[in-house]
Amino acid sequence: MKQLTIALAKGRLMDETIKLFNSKGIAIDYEENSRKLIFESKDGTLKFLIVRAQDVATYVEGNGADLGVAGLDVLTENKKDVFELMDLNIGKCTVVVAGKTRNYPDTPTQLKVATKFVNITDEFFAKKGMTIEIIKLYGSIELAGVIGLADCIVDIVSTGQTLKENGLYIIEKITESSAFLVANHVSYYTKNEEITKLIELLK
Ligand SMILES: Nc1ncnc2c1ncn2[C@@H]1O[C@H](COP(=O)(O)OP(=O)(O)OP(=O)(O)O)[C@@H](O)[C@H]1O
Ligand SMILES: O=P(O)(O)OC[C@H]1O[C@H](OP(=O)(O)OP(=O)(O)O)[C@H](O)[C@@H]1O
Repeated sequence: MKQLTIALAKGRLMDETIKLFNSKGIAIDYEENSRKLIFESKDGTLKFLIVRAQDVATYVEGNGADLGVAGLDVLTENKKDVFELMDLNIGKCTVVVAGKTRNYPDTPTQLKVATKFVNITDEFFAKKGMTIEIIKLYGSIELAGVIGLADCIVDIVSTGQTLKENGLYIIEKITESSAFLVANHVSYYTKNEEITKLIELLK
C-alpha cells in the first residue's frame, strides 16, 4: 500500500478531524502541544501535514499533499483545482451577512462590508445588484461591525455565540459550510486504491 499525505488545517478543524479519524479506528501519533509539522498514523499508512486553513487546498493542488481537509467556505473563497471527494460533516457553519440591526442599514455612501471572504462577498452582493466597499480583515471580523469600521460584516456563524455576545444580528445567510476531504487530481488516479479505502473507512 502507498502512503497517503493529508494536509490538515491547524486549530479547530484539526482537532475535529483527528477525533473523526480516531473514531473510525485510525490511531494517530499526535501530541497536543508539539511543534512538529508532520506526523503519522500509528500504522504508517497516513502522513499528516499541519498547515493554515487557507493553505490546505494550495498544498493539495500543488502536489504537496495527496489529500486535504478544508472548509467549503475556504474552498469556495480560494477556488483551487482539487477534487471535492467527501463531506466529512464536521466544521459545520454558515457564512452570513451580519450587522447591528436585522436589516441592512441606510448609508449615504456605498455599504462598507468587513470580511476575510472577499470573493464570496463580492459575488454575493454583485448578484444582488449592490455595489459595496470591502474592508479585508484577517480575524475578529465581528469587531468591525461593532465599532463601526464597517456597516456590516460577512463571516461564519456556528453556535451564534460570537454574534450574540457582541450585539450583532444575522441579516442574510449566504451559504452553508462543512469540512470536505479534497484530493489532488493525479493522486486520485495513482493512489486510487488507498484513497477509496480511506473514504470507505470514513463513511
Ligand atoms: N466556529 C466555528 N464552528 C464550526 N466551524 C468553524 C468555525 N470556525 C471555523 N470553522 C471552520 O473551520 C475552518 C477553519 O477555521 P479556523 O478558525 O481554524 O481557521 P481560520 O481562522 O480560517 O484560519 P487561520 O486562523 O489559520 O487564518 C473554517 O474555514 C470553517 O470551515
Ligand atoms: O458562532 P460561533 O460558534 O460563535 O462561531 C463563530 C466564530 O468562529 C470563528 O472565529 P475564530 O474562532 O476562527 O476566530 P477568527 O475568525 O477571529 O480568527 C468565526 O470567525 C466567528 O467569529
